[in-house]
Amino acid sequence: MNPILTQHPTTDPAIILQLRDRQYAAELIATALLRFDFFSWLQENEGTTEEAAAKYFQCENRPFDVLLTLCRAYGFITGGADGLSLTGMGKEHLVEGSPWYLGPYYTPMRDTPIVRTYLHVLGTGKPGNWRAKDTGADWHDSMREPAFAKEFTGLMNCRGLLLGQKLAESITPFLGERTRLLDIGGGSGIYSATLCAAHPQLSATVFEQAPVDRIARSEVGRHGLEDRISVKTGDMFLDEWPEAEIILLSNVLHDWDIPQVREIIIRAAKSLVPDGLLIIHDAFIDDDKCGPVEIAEYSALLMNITQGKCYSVAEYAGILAPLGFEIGSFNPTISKRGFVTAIKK
Ligand SMILES: C[S@@+](CC[C@H](N)C(=O)[O-])C[C@H]1O[C@@H](n2cnc3c(N)ncnc32)[C@H](O)[C@@H]1O
Repeated sequence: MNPILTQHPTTDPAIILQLRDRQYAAELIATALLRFDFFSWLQENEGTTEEAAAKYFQCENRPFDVLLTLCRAYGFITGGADGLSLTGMGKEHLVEGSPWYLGPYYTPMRDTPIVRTYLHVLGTGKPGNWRAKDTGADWHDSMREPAFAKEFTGLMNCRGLLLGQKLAESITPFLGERTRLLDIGGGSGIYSATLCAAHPQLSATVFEQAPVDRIARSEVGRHGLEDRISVKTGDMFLDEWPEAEIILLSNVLHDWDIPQVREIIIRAAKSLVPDGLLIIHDAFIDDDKCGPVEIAEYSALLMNITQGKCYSVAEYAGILAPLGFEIGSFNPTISKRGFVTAIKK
């Protein structure tokens, strides 16, 4: 077995991950500031509901929720479903007409390809094209093209080695006697690999669509884990999931809107044995949707390129509890990420 799977780095790479995660956040603020003049409007409409604001700007709920979460995390606005307000900073610096208005400082960002994509995503709820190129498919379709799938799976794989090792360590008290892991949308299989490397009792099935399935098989072979990790090719929305004692949803739910998130969790409930363990490993927004700022920024990136966003534990609990899951609390790993466990009763 590849020894790197259990060798932890000696330094913390959080800032390196965060720099990439926050790549689009400034342009989401520029969109609100310069294309919607959102903050001046909020000054005039103090106490407006989120729903009324989304309606006024003709925005879909999911991307607008990401925008509001980012504005709260940066301290520009306060309040939730009951009514939104500007903070002192928002009033002084983001409202046109204020002597300290900083809108002109953002003018160079007014018409970037990312800002144009944000206008599209906010208005339609559909992801933009990858890297905001005029031509080309969105992220979901691109993941079915071999060259793109290889590049993006490589991106997730290098992050997965770090996060996967930490997950493997932190999940120990939750595993119990369970041995059979199903890793849905497992990418290169790096999380199955780090989990199996750290826990000799585990065997895993990585469930992936083509062509990522082929990358997963090759990576599992490279790690020398073919005898403990198999790769099943399938569409997680259409094909049957194998029975499992543990299901891992690592960075999968954040790619989808609520109806698909619900569908994936319903399928997890069906394929887990009684007392089965569901692990949602992801980047979580706080339940009050005021932070953490790093995750609000990452959510802005995800909202631009996928059909999803970062969800809160409360949002997941709203789906898990009616399905009979007993939900645990948030467990941090590294770089503000972490996992939540849920036991099928
Ligand atoms: C954001 S990646 C997460 C990969 C890995 N679990 C991780 O944490 O790095 C989402 C994965 O879901 C897979 N996926 C997307 N739609 C799928 C589908 N309908 N059926 C199976 N896998 C799918 C993608 O190919 C991709 O590898």
